[in-house]
Amino acid sequence: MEKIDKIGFIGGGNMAEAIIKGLIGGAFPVARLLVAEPSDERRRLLEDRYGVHVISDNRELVRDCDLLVLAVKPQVREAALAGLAELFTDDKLLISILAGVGTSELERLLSGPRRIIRAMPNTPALVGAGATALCPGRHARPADLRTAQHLFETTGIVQLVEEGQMDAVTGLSGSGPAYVFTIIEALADGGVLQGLPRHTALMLATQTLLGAARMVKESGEHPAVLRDKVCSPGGTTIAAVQALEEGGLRATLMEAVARATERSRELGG
Ligand SMILES: NC(=O)C1=CN([C@@H]2O[C@H](COP(=O)(O)OP(=O)(O)OC[C@H]3O[C@@H](n4cnc5c(N)ncnc54)[C@H](OP(=O)(O)O)[C@@H]3O)[C@@H](O)[C@H]2O)C=CC1
Ligand SMILES: O=C(O)[C@@H]1CCC=N1
Repeated sequence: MEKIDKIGFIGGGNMAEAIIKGLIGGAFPVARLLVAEPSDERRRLLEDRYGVHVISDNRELVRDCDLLVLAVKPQVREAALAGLAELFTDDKLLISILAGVGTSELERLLSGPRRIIRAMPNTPALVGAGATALCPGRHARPADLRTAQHLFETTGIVQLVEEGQMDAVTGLSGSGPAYVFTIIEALADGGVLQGLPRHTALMLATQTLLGAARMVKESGEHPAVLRDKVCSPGGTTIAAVQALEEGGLRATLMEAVARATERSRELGG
């Protein structure tokens, strides 16, 4: 990161915003960030909220920055990279966060070998609690992976994976926040059904998720061991666990990861 002068985002949507917020929170100077985004409304929002400099021309962005983060939808990758190939000279590093899209496809769109790192972050980056997996493209330099690692560590944890594992990462942690939001909402609904006020139920559900996740992380114990410690023989929890098994919660979550992984593969087409 020391050697990176300016970071440019091609696309200033939800995920770009989460990374920008993480970078600013990690003391990366906002003056060294630039965003190219077609929507006037998004440009205004990013400028007002973070003081980041915004433009609408992707070519100007690539000319100005030495690290480019590709943050458009996978479906518009071709349009977003059109006319940029000759600007991606050897001194530019591209980090792509596109679901499903491989580094060889990006090289094809950029007409040849390029320094590319593929990343799969997630939206909790917005609060510094993101999970990002990284893998290098064939022509990335070792220092490029370190640069990407430093960048995403400002937003949370980083794991290095093989490129063949990126679709599974997308199915697990890339899309995963949506599964967890659904679980929090459902738990709170359960509390409301049993007579708790909505706000109380939501606070208790959220903190229960947060606390349980921290226990797994900080104790290093297998989640099944921790679950067993909550289950008193003949008690309340094991009665609930029986309901979870009857409802197929475990199989449903595994299938959710499988479907998202498959969809990621399709998007890479
Ligand atoms: N959201 C998430 O949780 C995660 C997303 N990702 C990946 O991040 C990428 C972005 O997702 P997300 O932020 O959710 O999507 P958004 O739609 O929020 O952001 C994409 C932005 O790119 C803009 N855009 C469209 N065309 C161009 C173009 N030609 N040049 C520059 N900008 C353009 C869009 O503008 P407009 O709306 O006007 O079209 C939009 O503001 C995707 O590839 C996704 O797979 C990865 C991990 C997690
Ligand atoms: O839903 C999507 O396609 C993106 C990729 C991972 C999270 N959101």
